[in-house]
Amino acid sequence: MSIDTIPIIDFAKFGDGDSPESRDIGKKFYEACRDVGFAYLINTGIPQEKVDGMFEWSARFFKLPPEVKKKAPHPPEGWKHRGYSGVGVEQVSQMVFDTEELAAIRKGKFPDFKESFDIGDETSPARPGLENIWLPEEDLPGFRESALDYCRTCRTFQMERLLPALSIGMGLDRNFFHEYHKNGENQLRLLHYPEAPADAFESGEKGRIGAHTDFGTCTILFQDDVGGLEVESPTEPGVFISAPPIRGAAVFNIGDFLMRWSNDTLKSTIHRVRAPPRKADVGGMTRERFSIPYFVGADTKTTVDCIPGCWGPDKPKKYEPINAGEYIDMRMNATY
Ligand SMILES: O=C(O)CCC(=O)C(=O)O
Ligand SMILES: [Fe+2]
Repeated sequence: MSIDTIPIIDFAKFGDGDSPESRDIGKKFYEACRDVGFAYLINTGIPQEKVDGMFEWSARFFKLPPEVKKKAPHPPEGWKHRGYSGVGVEQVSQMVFDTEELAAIRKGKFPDFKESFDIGDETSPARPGLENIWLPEEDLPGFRESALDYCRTCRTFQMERLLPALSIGMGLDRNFFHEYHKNGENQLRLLHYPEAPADAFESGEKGRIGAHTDFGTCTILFQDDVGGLEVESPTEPGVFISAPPIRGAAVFNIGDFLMRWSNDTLKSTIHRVRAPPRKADVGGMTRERFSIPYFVGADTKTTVDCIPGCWGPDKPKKYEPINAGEYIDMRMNATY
């Protein structure tokens, strides 16, 4: 059977208890994570005004003059994922860690045509080198407080509904993931893909974000109404299916760390952002696009072994236990 759409999971009836409704939502969510690796989540409880508000802050931030944005520069080290990265700095890579090999892949390729601002969610004290890098408050008053408030809202959804639903769906204790994530290092990322001539995208001179998988546990993303996000078909490798914007829905996906932790039971699916279909009415220009991923990561101090139920006599463990922090840093360093 070919899968050509991304499932929609409705959290409206997901309750505190282990009710039949909660179990049903958990089961559907787990199946989406296993079969597709992506899902739209609706009725998450994340208020739409907060999402809209964060998009407004993002637009305000990226409209600032370059010299202001550069007051909060991303450090040169890839793993220090904080602060502002200008257009063309970053190019995502796909599981290649060798510096020479990376340089060879990048040669002749154009970097992603996007700018970004990365924020740690400050739930627990940052690891040295991962402290947030903010603009001076007077350059964008209120931005810091609003961004951290948005992070707290996403984290509440993650801890109270998202991870419990997955645990229940996998037949685990509702709080199975809790311990591993209560001090997890989550990251909010504001992304801006500037307007550009549609020809440049079509010729391949410019790309928005190249095909990649995410590194951590999972990602909760909101996108504006422009479109362009595509997900590799779970049934036809190399074929991409569109993940169009659905107002109010978060786009959810599994990351590589959770895929490994689950002995490849849950899928970390390749995705990319292309220019949306050309529209005659915008004079040959592709509209700018904004998106806001929130990356959920495990506590970097924890070392994880295969999730119970994901291995057994018929399905031996494929991976050694791994420390969450070491894993993430290895992936981050390959991105810059
Ligand atoms: O902009 C998007 O919709 C996707 C962004 C993304 O995949 C990422 O930042 O990892
Ligand atoms: Fe991604």
